[in-house]
Amino acid sequence: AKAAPAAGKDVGDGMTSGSDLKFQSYVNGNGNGVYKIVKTLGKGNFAKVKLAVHIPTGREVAIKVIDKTQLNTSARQKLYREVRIMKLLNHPNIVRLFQVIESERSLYLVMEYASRGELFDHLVKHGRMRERDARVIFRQLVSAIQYCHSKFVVHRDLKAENLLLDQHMNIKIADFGFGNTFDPNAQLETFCGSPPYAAPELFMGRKYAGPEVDAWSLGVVLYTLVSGSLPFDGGTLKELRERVLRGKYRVPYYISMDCENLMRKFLVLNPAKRTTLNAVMGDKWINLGHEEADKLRVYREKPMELQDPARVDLLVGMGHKRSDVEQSVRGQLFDDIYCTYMLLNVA
Ligand SMILES: CC1(C)C(=O)N([C@H]2C=Cc3c(O)cccc32)c2nc(Nc3ccccc3)ncc21
Repeated sequence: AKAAPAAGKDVGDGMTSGSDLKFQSYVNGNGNGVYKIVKTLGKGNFAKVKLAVHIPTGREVAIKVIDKTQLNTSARQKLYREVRIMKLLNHPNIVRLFQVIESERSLYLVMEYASRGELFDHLVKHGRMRERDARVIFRQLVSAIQYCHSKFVVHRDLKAENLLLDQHMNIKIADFGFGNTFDPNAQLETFCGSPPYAAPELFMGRKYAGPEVDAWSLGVVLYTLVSGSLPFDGGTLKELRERVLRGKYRVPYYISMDCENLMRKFLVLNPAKRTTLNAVMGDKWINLGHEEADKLRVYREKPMELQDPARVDLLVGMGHKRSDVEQSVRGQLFDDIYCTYMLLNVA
């Protein structure tokens, strides 16, 4: 196999070259490191995401490298909030966090890798989906977002570009960067998200609780899945804003009545009248082909297996002390031991 790029060469790009000895010890040219960096998956303003191989298990991971030196205090707080949220969430359709590596300049989030990339690119490449294919994806989305809302977490930036696909075409929701924990009694007011997916109350600068803006965005996502286009669009932000506030959108002739009825439940101008994720689980279109027994239900989080003897033995076999393994795994320390333990379970 191609030798890992010399430390500081590939990962460098001015982000970590030489300055983060701790991470460098994880990515080491002579192969005794833990990660082999393969390529860059995406670049944000203060972050880069790299595809890497976790050498001890051979599993692919995506490492989000955040340059902390560029962040002001509030951005840094938002970042730590994102990490706290990611640690809290354990759902098959939400990208998993495996390890957090912090150094003075950077923060590295070792996360699940969704190999088929953005749903958006899939729609651009393959066009709109048949309703029965869209249903598989949409059921996963509803399950994942209902799960977040049940934990008082709202995403607030749901859009096709943030929805990733794994090798089995399962949805993996990424980017809880805007994620926020909401207090049902308090009100949030930051305008965030992408305009074509943004709920009318956001355009009106209204305060909002949280879940209802995700519900609106899901309606927009459903529309894009089955039509390949956006329900509200406009040459300018002003035009888009007017269309959203009018709440009128064209439904293509080929959309079934059941699907249109479901869209209508989400794309309601008045947030108080908009459906909730719980209520929509009983929707007819969502459950077509899924008779009573298989009706969409709230996700029952399986308690994490934190004492799997087979994996503990494997970790001991790799040279870790059994007491260290038990401490890292039961304590969910998101360190290298916890990461290896979790990756041993990834197919
Ligand atoms: C860590 C995490 C969650 C993440 O932050 N990204 C980035 C990177 C690119 C990108 C994007 O294009 C859209 C959303 C998130 C992201 C990830 N990208 C992937 N796979 C991928 C595969 C081919 C193309 C694009 C993304 N898996 C996991 C992640």
